[in-house]
Amino acid sequence: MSFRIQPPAPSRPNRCQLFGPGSRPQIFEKMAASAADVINLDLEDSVAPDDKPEARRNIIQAIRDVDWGDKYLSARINGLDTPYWYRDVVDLLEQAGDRLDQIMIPKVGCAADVYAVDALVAAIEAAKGRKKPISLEVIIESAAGIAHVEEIAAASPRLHAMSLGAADFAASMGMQTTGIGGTQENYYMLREGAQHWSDPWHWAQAAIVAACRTHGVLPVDGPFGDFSDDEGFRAQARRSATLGMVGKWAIHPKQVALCNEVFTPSEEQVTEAREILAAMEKAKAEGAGATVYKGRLVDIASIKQAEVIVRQSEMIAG
Ligand SMILES: CC(=O)SCCNC(=O)CCNC(=O)[C@H](O)C(C)(C)COP(=O)(O)OP(=O)(O)OC[C@H]1O[C@@H](n2cnc3c(N)ncnc32)[C@H](O)[C@@H]1OP(=O)(O)O
Ligand SMILES: O=CC(=O)O
Ligand SMILES: [Mg+2]
Repeated sequence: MSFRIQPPAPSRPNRCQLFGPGSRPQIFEKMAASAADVINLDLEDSVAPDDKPEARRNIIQAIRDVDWGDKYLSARINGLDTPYWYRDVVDLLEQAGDRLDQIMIPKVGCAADVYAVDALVAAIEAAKGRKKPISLEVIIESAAGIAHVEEIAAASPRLHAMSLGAADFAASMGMQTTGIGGTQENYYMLREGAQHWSDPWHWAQAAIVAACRTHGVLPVDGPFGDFSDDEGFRAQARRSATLGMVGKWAIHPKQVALCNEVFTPSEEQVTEAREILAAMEKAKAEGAGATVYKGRLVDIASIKQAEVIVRQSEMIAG
């Protein structure tokens, strides 16, 4: 272990982030009644330019009026390359009240993007005497974002979470696809005439997880566009969970249960983790640092692996 201890990420469930356009207030109550851990009210790419001011007003009113229960409540502002973002931040923080937990910043390309929003948020909080500090989530969805992912993860103590935005990421990288996440038809290896599909999102996800874990930030997988493909969603989400991501976006309500299913450790996983911990306790009592569990090596590193699963399960159970 380095002399610098890895900081823990915020300890709250973040299995599913359900998105909804701010220009569609009819669905806000449905979002609040969903089983998502996090709600993302969107001012950015699901809202047409002419509808931005009205969407902002809708979101502010809904933050105040809707009963959001214990959901973590986030609003996605517009990008820093637009004329909308400062008004998004100012109006949300001045008018929405203390129920808003988080601001999500899209298309972050460098640490200074986070600094700019952080500075504006801090000034408004101080001026308004806001009691609860706003947290930030960023979306890595550009070539610059992934190139600077580590400095972005370190950019602010407000930073709680970082998502991969597959759609904008693909566009920024010049990827030859219109698919949002999941298997891409032309990304395959060929062996003896048989195609074997690889995962074009893997390296970006791994870079995000490493940056997040270094700086105590929650790594999250973004959208999976084909909401009629449950198995495709599960496969993508399982890969993300295996890599260390804590959750995924839902861009349709039917994806919420899938997120919760995949990012909640199963009973078998938790039982196995607890059995490994018990086996290691026994080994320790006998003066051993390693032992055998179900025919395979477990040692002191296995304790930490098992603890990840037990901690996740206990945190979700509350
Ligand atoms: C690349 C990115 O940036 S992704 C993030 C930004 N994108 C978004 O926020 C998009 C979020 N999703 C949506 O806007 C919508 O789900 C759409 C456009 C994809 C589909 O909308 P619809 O055609 O209305 O879907 P559908 O008819 O299947 O809806 C079924 C039910 O779920 C409701 N519903 C639809 N979307 C949502 C949602 N995001 N949250 C809660 N409820 C919803 C509908 O109102 C409908 O309710 P009803 O049965 O009571 O009538
Ligand atoms: O904002 C999300 C994306 O995929 O782009
Ligand atoms: Mg995007």
